[in-house]
Amino acid sequence: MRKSIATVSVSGTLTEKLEAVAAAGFDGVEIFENDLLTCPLPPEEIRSRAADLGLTIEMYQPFRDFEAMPELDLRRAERKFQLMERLGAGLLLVCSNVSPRAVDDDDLAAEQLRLLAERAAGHGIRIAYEALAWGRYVNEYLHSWRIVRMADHPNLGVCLDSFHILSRGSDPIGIEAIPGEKIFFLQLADAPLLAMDVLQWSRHYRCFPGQGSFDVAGLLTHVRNAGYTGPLSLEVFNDHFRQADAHRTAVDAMRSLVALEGSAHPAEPPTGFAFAELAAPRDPAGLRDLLTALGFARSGAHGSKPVELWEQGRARLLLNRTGEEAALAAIGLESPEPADAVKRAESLLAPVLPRERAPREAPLDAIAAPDATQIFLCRTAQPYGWREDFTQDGPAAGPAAGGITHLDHVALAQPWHYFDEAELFYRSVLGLTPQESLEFPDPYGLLRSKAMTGPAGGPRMVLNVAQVGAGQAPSQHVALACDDILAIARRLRAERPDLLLPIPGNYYDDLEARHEVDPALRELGVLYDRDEDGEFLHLYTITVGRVFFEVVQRVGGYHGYGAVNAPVRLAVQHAHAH
Ligand SMILES: O=C(O)c1ccc(O)c(O)c1
Ligand SMILES: [Mg+2]
Repeated sequence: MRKSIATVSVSGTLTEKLEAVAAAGFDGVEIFENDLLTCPLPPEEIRSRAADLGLTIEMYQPFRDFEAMPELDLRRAERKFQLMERLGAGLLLVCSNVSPRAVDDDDLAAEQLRLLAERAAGHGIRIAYEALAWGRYVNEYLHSWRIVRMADHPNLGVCLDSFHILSRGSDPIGIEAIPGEKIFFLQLADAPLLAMDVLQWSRHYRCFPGQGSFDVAGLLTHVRNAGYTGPLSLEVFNDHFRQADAHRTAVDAMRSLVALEGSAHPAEPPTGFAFAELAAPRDPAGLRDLLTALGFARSGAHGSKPVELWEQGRARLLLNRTGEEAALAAIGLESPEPADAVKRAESLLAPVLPRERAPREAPLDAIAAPDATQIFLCRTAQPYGWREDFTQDGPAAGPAAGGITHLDHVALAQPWHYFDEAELFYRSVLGLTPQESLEFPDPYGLLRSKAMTGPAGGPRMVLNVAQVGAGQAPSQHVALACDDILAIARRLRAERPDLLLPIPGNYYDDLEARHEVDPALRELGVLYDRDEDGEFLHLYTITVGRVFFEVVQRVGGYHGYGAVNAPVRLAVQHAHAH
């Protein structure tokens, strides 16, 4: 299907918007009135700019407060039709009346819309009538369709907008009763579930399909079943996108449509972690010290690059001594067919990294995540291709000497304005499923967090973003799984208490009020959580550079990440850093 986007969805001037959406591969645009009003170019020039960029002007919008008025105003409409002729736009969106002067009279609405459509026909223009979720009398799509049917004019149809339909909880199945040729336009937007006034929700929190909680794909199925053949057009009012880079937002938008349409190259999702790679200083004494204390041993060095392999059980960490501050720089994921995974990423507009720039010799497939984290795709099979680039200069990977068995999850800090983009990226490109969005108080702000999980046994990731406040604790970390955290905590307490994050006694007073727990947790500074399926015990190390480690033990089927304990961790990290 043709892909379109409303100019309101990206930042910039009208010409910047057109360039950005054309570069991302869109076929058409809805021109928003405000973008046209503030543009110094005459409509004819805008028309030729769009044409030169290969963009069709799919619709001009919005035309407000027209129908069901005590008096008919065709003069204003006539002027807009003249403008649209100059612009070369053949479809005008009329959104349902919100004026206090409107009257509750469907016959009048239908009659006035029929007259408008008749006038539009004289200009070769069609009218798409949209029910705004907050329309004064018309706020349900089936109501707008009833009025369109009553008006019965070939130049009048409905515009369906997934936000207005799904925000009100209307059942989209009714769309199938509308003849496809009477659906003149389809606007798509998603949104997070928020309990707020629907107008504020729409004007500030819309997002691209796949970034929110609406079943936009389900709605699209009904629209297709109805026989609609027009464009899929994104219409997203979003405070972040209004200020983000237009090119970046346009790519994010296109990724959303490709994923929604189901036209991305198919690939099996990753099955687990191959490794986590840390950027490291030239002399990474602090990291080596920490890893050694955690029971890791250096098992190899790269043949030609300053990369060290550290292993314990099935947990593999690469220290890439780039000379940078310690930070999580790359993730290796096990993929059943890396070539397919890369084709999928490419079809979803993810940057594929040139193979020769990969810091290893084996030609590894790699893509860049929105926050620039490199994602390497490694074949799920022993021995690992990448592993062969390393000379064995230490003990072979054997039983977990220090009790760590594998990587449990990685937590990545996202720039605040890329959170939605990151979620869609991991969801569509890597097939991870977003869990509930959580917010934690931080002494100097708020941390927003969302876990993304693969199919059973697949990789788990946590995306974090500091919502407010500066100077937040670094939130990149690698979580290491074990089967006996108390033994590990006891060993670290005895040998290297300086590497553990100290937990306040008040935390344990509260924990012991909520649960009957082993008093050893308090002695050893181990945090605790439980859900209906099991228990979670975890501890944190101090931060080195911008990265820290978590040791976790899952008991039973616990599926969370100890979220209740995040505020304590954040507060202690702040205290430790100052
Ligand atoms: O917020 C609005 O007013 C508005 C305008 C036009 C639309 O298509 C829409 O969905 C909302
Ligand atoms: Mg709309």
